[in-house]
Amino acid sequence: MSLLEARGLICHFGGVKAIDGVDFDLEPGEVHALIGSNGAGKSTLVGLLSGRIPVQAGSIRFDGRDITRLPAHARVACGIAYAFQITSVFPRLSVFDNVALAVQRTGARDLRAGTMAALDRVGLAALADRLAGALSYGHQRLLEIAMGLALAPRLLILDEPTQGLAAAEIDSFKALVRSLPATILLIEHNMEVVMDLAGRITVLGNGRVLARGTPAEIRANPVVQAAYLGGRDADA
Ligand SMILES: Nc1ncnc2c1ncn2[C@@H]1O[C@H](COP(=O)(O)OP(=O)(O)OP(=O)(O)O)[C@@H](O)[C@H]1O
Repeated sequence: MSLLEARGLICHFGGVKAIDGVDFDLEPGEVHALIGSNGAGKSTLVGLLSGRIPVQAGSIRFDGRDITRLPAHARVACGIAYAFQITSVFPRLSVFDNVALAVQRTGARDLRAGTMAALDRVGLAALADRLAGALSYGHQRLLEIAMGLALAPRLLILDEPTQGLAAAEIDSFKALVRSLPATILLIEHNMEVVMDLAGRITVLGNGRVLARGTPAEIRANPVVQAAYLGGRDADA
């Protein structure tokens, strides 16, 4: 059974068909990349799946349960964690406290152990006492992932996680993603990262699914090449 099954999703903003009849499945344990040019609908689709944006039509099932109308916090409780862009890190709190806040939401009994386990996984345990705002940009992105992991999610949604990272940091990020014990939905512009990490790729264009398949299938797909891979992002 799929971990997530979305059917016929629609989200229009006035006349803009941001998501226009999208079916989307995630299999347990897969790394699934969502790609598409600017304005294709990636953020909107993730907003619908995570509950930040209300679904106008269609349905979403997670682990067999209908979550279409559940608010975002209830979806977190179901096991869907969305690692926000950098704004979600509290700069005046320590690295430890940022993660501990997330662990607390799970009702875990041992706050310290849960927090240090998440920090350990992303390689930030030694920086636990630092102020989050004093971390390098790359480390702040890892902290976000630790905050997502601290929720012990079954699905972790990573939104442009490599944006602004140096080449060496991207290599460590790829190793980290391969080691994560969750299904991963990756929104990513860096095609090298996508092709390297994803088991399957969904390509969006104008709010619709243009193609879906393995990296090799997507690379070879003429529709995708014309609409996307031949464009600006092919070199990213
Ligand atoms: N709140 C909103 N109000 C009006 N239009 C919106 C809103 N959010 C998104 N849109 C429009 O919906 C379309 C899809 O936007 P979306 O942000 O989902 O695309 P994207 O693929 O994530 O793009 P990017 O790669 O640039 O982040 C775009 O035309 C965008 O301008």
